[in-house]
Amino acid sequence: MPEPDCRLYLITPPALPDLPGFAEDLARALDAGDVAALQLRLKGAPDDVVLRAAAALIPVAQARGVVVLMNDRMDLAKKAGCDGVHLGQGDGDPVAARKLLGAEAMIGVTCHASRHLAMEAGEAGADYVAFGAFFPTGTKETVHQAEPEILEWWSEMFEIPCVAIGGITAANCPPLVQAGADFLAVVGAVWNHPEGPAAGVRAMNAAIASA
Ligand SMILES: Cc1ncc(COP(=O)(O)OP(=O)(O)O)c(N)n1
Ligand SMILES: Cc1ncsc1CCOP(=O)(O)O
Ligand SMILES: [Mg+2]
Repeated sequence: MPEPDCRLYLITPPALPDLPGFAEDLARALDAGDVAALQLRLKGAPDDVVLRAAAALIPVAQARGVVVLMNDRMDLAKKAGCDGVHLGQGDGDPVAARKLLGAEAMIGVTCHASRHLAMEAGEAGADYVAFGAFFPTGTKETVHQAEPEILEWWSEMFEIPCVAIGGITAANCPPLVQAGADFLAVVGAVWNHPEGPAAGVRAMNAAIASA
């Protein structure tokens, strides 16, 4: 099957109290449809917990052709053998991440709702720029609100892929797909789906395909 123009980018829940159970849920979710990337985002967890989670989850994702990015920490991305890192504005320099992780690594940068930050990230060698939050979210306290126009502008101006994030669901995602988002990054839409994560992936895939 050809890859769709817009793909799902899955982010882990912020804590994984049952790691073996989560690894099984993840396998089922990834087997349910198209997922391009998985971000390990275990906010506030000690390094050894993050590394244990990475060791359990990276093989599950990579065996299914899903690239794995570490959130925030380029050093842990390297230690854990991730395919890349996602850096927020306070999480370090994409140039330093490239130096540490190498030319093949995938480096993403949070750009909130800022064209300036996105151009800066592009110049620093980011492989994607992430805009958001597009919708209210219970997953993270957010201060920046993005509009679909920024996706339209970015994709008309630049080749570097853009990611949309923040409160995205199967119901509200069509305008983001139509505006040119290359990836939709979600937590709740998959992990909190009432019929389970596999149903969440199927619902997001279907909504993207029919947008
Ligand atoms: C794909 C993607 N986009 C944005 C973020 C947010 O990163 P950041 O602003 O550093 O916030 P935290 O995720 O660290 O709380 C992301 N993680 N992934
Ligand atoms: C990490 C992050 N960055 C901006 S919004 C957000 C949370 C995304 O989670 P959800 O898809 O549940 O809104
Ligand atoms: Mg961060």
